[in-house]
Amino acid sequence: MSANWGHHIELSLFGESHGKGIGIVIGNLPAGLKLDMDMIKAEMKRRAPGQNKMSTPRKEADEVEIMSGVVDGITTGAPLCAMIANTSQHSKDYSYLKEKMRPGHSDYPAYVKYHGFNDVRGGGHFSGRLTAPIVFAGAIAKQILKEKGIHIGAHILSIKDVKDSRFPHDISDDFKRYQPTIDEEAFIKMQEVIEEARMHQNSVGGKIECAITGVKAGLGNPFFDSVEAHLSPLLFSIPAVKSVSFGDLDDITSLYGSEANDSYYYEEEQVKTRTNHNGGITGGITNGMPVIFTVGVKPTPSISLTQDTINVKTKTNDTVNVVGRHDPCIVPRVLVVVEAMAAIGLLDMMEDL
Ligand SMILES: Cc1cc2nc3c(=O)[nH]c(=O)nc-3n(C[C@H](O)[C@H](O)[C@H](O)COP(=O)(O)O)c2cc1C
Ligand SMILES: C=C(O[C@@H]1CC(C(=O)O)=C[C@@H](OP(=O)(O)O)[C@H]1O)C(=O)O
Repeated sequence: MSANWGHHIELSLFGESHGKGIGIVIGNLPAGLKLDMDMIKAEMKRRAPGQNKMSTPRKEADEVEIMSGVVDGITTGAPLCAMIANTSQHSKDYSYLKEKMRPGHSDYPAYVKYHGFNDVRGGGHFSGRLTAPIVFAGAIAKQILKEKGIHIGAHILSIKDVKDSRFPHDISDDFKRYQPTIDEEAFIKMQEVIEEARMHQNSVGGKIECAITGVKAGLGNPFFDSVEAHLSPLLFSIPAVKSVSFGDLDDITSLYGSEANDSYYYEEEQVKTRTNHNGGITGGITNGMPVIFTVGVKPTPSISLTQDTINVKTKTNDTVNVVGRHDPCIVPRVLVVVEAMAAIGLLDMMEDL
């Protein structure tokens, strides 16, 4: 199992949902950065489990303990290791999952690949819990980007069939008023849909729209290291993410060229486009408009409705009712994770860190 990533910024992710803790080692951070611990705490809280009915009831404080790389709150340039303790494991919920494979979760492929030795408790290293250290790393990346005038924000674009409006094509960085949705009414309906699924022992998924503002034209490369190519692997690394698309979701494919092309114009000295169907990236390189992309999150796999599955011990067909504490919808908690991945990916593309 490898959990390393990065070019200019290096990440190494470790831990399991029911082990002692989880964490991350971040390499190549600039020295001399004063960490904004209040901001980091606030970001961790946006993802932390157990805060409302839309979330898994598992409660974790998700307090970050910095083990290395920081002295007097300032980065030293050495690898920064951050740990988060697990304090609320209910491992017995997972005892039967050694044999019965949860549909939609990692259990079966992991069983095959790791010969049954993988930690199934809470999904082990596959758990969405591993996104907590990602949020920590993302908060630091966001802080560095903010100093460069770059801001990142996401909102819930849809939950099941309930839709929010899209970001304006030329969104500025006032993200607070767009969270968790642009239309307040949409969020009320979304919560009802999530609650109804929960009450029926079921789950729902949805889409997230994320924007990066303040990125100057000229970041990225053609072909293999385009901005899309660079951000996508990180976004797809988030458990339960099944799609990533830049600009107009899939709709650009149904437009005429005359509609899909974003016409340029000068606003005083600044080059802008009248629309942003291409999501601020053309030729793999940023064009100065906000980078806008959408991420699709599937419904949470662990549901307590009876489902068909297999028992790998008896090698028979079987059924499973997943017990334990699960998110009826992952989307609201994953907004900040999407932002974090975007921040890390973008920062990693900057050679002048
Ligand atoms: C923040 C977060 C919370 C999650 N919560 C749950 C959960 O409570 N129950 C569950 O079965 N899956 C949950 N997942 C999704 C699984 O971890 C994921 O579906 C699984 O690892 C399989 O990966 P895949 O869906 O990417 O194929 C969560 C994911 C994230 C990012
Ligand atoms: C703990 C978190 O989410 C967990 C993600 C998760 C999964 O399968 O991904 C399954 C559940 O784990 P457990 O059964 O151990 O409670 C969630 O609670 C978290 O996000 O911090």
